[in-house]
Amino acid sequence: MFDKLCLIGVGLIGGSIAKAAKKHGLARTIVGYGREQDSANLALALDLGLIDAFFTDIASAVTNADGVILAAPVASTESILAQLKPHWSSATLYSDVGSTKVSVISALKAVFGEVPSNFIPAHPIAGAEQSGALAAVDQLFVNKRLIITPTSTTNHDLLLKLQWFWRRLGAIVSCMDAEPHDQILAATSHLPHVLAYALVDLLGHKDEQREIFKYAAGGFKDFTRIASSDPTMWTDICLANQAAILPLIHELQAELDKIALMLNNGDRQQLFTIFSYANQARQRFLNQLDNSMAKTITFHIQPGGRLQGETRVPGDKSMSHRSIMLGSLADGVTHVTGFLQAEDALATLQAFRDMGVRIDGPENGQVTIYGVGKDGLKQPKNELYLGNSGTSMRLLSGLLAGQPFNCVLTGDKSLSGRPMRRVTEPLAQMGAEIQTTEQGTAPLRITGKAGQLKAIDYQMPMASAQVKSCLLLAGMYAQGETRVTEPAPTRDHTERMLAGFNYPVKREGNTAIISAEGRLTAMTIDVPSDISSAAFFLVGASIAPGSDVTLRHVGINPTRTGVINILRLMGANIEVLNEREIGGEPVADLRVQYSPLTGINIPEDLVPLAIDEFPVLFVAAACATGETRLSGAEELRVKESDRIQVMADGLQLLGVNAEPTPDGMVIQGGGNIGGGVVNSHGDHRIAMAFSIAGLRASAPITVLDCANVNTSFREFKDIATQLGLGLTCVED
Ligand SMILES: O=C(O)C1=C[C@@H](OP(=O)(O)O)[C@@H](O)[C@H](O)C1
Ligand SMILES: C=C(OP(=O)(O)O)C(=O)O
Repeated sequence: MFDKLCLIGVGLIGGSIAKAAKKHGLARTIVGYGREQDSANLALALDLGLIDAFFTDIASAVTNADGVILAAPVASTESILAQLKPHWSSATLYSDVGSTKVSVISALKAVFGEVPSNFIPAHPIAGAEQSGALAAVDQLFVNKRLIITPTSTTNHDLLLKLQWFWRRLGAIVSCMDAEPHDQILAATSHLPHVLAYALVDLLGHKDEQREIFKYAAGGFKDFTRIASSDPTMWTDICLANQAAILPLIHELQAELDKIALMLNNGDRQQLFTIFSYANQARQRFLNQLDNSMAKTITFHIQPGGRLQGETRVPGDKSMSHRSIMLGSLADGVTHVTGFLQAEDALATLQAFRDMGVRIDGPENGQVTIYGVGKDGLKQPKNELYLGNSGTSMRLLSGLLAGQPFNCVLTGDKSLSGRPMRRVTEPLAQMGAEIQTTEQGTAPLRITGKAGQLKAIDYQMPMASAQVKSCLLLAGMYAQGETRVTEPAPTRDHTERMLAGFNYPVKREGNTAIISAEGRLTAMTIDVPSDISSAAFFLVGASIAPGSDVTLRHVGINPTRTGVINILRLMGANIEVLNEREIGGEPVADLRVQYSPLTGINIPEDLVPLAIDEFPVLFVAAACATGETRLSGAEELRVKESDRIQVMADGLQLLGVNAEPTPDGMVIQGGGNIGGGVVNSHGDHRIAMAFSIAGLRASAPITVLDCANVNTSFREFKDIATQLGLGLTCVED
């Protein structure tokens, strides 16, 4: 706690610090300082109760203050420091809130010859367009970032005190050097302000300004909001940080020239590539940072109804991942159609772009991959962020273990909690070096061991296609013959696609065998619809009387059709029509009509073949007559959520008798599903499963935390409503 906190400047930021510090009792007395001409604002701050007293002479203001915060425009920093110097106290904590930090450090050196150990530069990233004491709010810093830029001489105790102070105001505090701070802020704040001012200046001076502004809609308003900020303040900030802003302006000019040329040449593909890259990158950053810009999505389901019609669900996720991975390693250009445009597959796509592979698209499911050859990947400049996608992380860990570069794999909160030792341990036996957290989770820090991996003969302890695929991909870089034996068959897309790319893989019973002898030849891949996405409608139509749905072009690889077999055992009416083979994978149209279901003991050998479909199969079980028992499915506990617990909790909340067991669930059916608010825990398949439950519910169901449906099935809401589900989606 401060005894006397002095704010040099009581505008929006200074006033908000005062207000929040008072609210949280962080200072016994708070005083303000300003120039004579600021008296009216200071008097207002006093009236508003932000400060206890104000002064227009600095000596009185800082006498006995143990905390002094400069909250005046950055351009005045040096002159304020010069005024403070005669009254400097070594026991006082001095700090500031300027948007640029190198200039503050220069001002300190100019006045004191060095940076005093008790002046700690800081910057709350919490501006607003308004200014003055009247605009002050005590919540201004809550969940906002506050960057401290200590120097080598900074007093450690005072640094801790400043961090404590800002955390108490609600800020998320981090530390970095002044130079990177200024570069980051130039890019994320200063350049956008320059652009907003420039655009309004340009359009404002046009003769037809009235017309332009009259018709200016959301985009213009969003883009130029920050041009309403205080021009004096922003002139000062831009001048103070011109060294970091200028190179960015030049880069942006080059980018605009590039776009102008594309427009001039009518180059649709290139323009689309830029726009779609930016679109995906923005979404990725929002997810990655989990910040206030990230949206939350809630599904509201009206009870009852039926599903009718014909549709094609998006492309298979497992195959989409693998098409990017193998296409990138191939010699030549691979064309993919039916690619899944959802966050998981896009995370893999981005990772390979980050490793130097040119990939055009996706546009309408079409992707073109300019393969770099088996040894052509380049070291990524940054960590590879894989979002929510377990498949991306596990397969990439194998593929990257034997590369001639190091890299780090990271993911979102859910992925960072999933077990990775299942891949890092067998990879270590092959000679790989991958560091995990103590809990065996991501980030995975991979030290590339090019030419040093050795083949192993591995018996997998669990039936996992991800582990199998990871080791096969590592085996492509290992000396000798890598043999991977699975305890039960799992999806074999990696093996099939490798063969499609002409890379030799053998199969002996339950063992897949690969070696480094081989290269991949580019191919054309038609990705069929994902049976895991189709599953929601297979169940939905089976449980809702009057339903009749045809799902076109669905992949029915026998290692994936467990859901059809389980539903048929329960009495579902599913016809497999127009069976055909496309690019080495069997495909069919599936027609499903309502049929009363009966509970069963789910055969354990079907579990790996329907592993992702259990959330919605539990809903089918709740609607069946009698009891359904699942065992041997402990893997469900380590998916995007603990799918056994989360489904049991949600079903119980809806009035279903669902008892979780360590490796499965026992559900007493009967179809009495009530309404209520269930939480998907950020798991896409849970969100969609509970939406389908609405078809047989007696009251509305609200499903929270559904944004991750976008990881596998962005079109779910549209397709489900088009088929007849009463789903509305609310975004905040
Ligand atoms: O190899 C794949 O593409 C996948 C394998 C399965 O995971 P496990 O191997 O962990 O069972 C599955 O759950 C996942 O959605 C996709
Ligand atoms: C388990 C899943 O995916 P992943 O492991 O790739 O995150 C899934 O999609 O249900």
